[in-house]
Amino acid sequence: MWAGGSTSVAAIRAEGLVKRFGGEEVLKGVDLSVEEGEIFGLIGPSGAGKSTLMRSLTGYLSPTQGEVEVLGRAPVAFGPKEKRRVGYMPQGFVLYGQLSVRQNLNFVAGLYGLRFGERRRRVRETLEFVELWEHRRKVAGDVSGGMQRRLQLAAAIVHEPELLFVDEPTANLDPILRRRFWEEFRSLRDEGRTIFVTTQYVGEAELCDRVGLLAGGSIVAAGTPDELRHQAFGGENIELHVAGEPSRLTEHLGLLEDLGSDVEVRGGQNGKGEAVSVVRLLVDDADSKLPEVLKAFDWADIRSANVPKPSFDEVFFRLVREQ
Ligand SMILES: Nc1ncnc2c1ncn2[C@@H]1O[C@H](COP(=O)(O)OP(=O)(O)OP(=O)(O)O)[C@@H](O)[C@H]1O
Repeated sequence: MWAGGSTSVAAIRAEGLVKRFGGEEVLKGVDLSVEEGEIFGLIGPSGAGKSTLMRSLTGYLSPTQGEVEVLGRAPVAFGPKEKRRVGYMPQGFVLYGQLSVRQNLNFVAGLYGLRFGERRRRVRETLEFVELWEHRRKVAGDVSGGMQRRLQLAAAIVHEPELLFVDEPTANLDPILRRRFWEEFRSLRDEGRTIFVTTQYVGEAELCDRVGLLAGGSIVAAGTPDELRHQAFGGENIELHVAGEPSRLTEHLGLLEDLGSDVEVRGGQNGKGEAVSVVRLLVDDADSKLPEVLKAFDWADIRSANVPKPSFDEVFFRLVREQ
């Protein structure tokens, strides 16, 4: 157990994880905790060391320094029993191109020690889950790139692991297929499984329960997507569209400044060409502050009030820039 750790169950913990390749220190002291039953997304600039971190967590690489615990044990010391509890989908296609889709999966299921009856059942269930059952007789090397990725996912989950590592599963896939992958991850998570996923599509961070940002060799921010957004912008925005020119608001600005920091008012027009003032203010918690803001404007003709969410691309950009 880890000194000072929380009482909730952690599927993954890393403390002070350092990984060096020759003279290059890629991971410079990663601290990380992933709880059971969550989708944890690891994002970071290209070359930040995401794959290196994932390989260290799956036991393919041993840490130069620091500690890693996966399902309560160091992954480099995993025996067959622990290996069966974990699934790993690497970046490239590492199956047998000359075997059929089903033969590949059957082979992998055998490696995990699934016996004949169970193997048959799981191969079918898994191919149905990733929607490849009707393509089961096709030669794996000949199917589309998207199908190969789904077969690779099938190979990582055929033995029903409780913890799944997936390295850039949606790289170079079309948006429809990317969405399907995320639906599959969520349905695996809803069954109680833990998923650790890296992605180059920063927007996909939104689909994770928690996100870690790896930059400069360590985790520089971790939390729910909303927590990271809050960290990047120092709060949340409320935006009001009020009828009339901004000059009409001047005498009320003091009141607004009491409600939130960073108040911005600009003029604009609505779709009918009428003058509107766009008021934007930064608050700590937009949902709880909105009623007060609306009350402060009860004299005005409010055309709309909303809580705009900046895209995760902006969040990512700001957090990385701060480093
Ligand atoms: N086995 C290795 N030997 C030497 N250097 C390595 C090895 N594996 C990774 N590196 C180096 O570690 C750094 C991080 O690579 P890594 O693949 O972990 O980054 P990444 O964040 O996954 O990048 P990308 O998003 O582009 O896939 C790179 O400079 C890479 O050259």
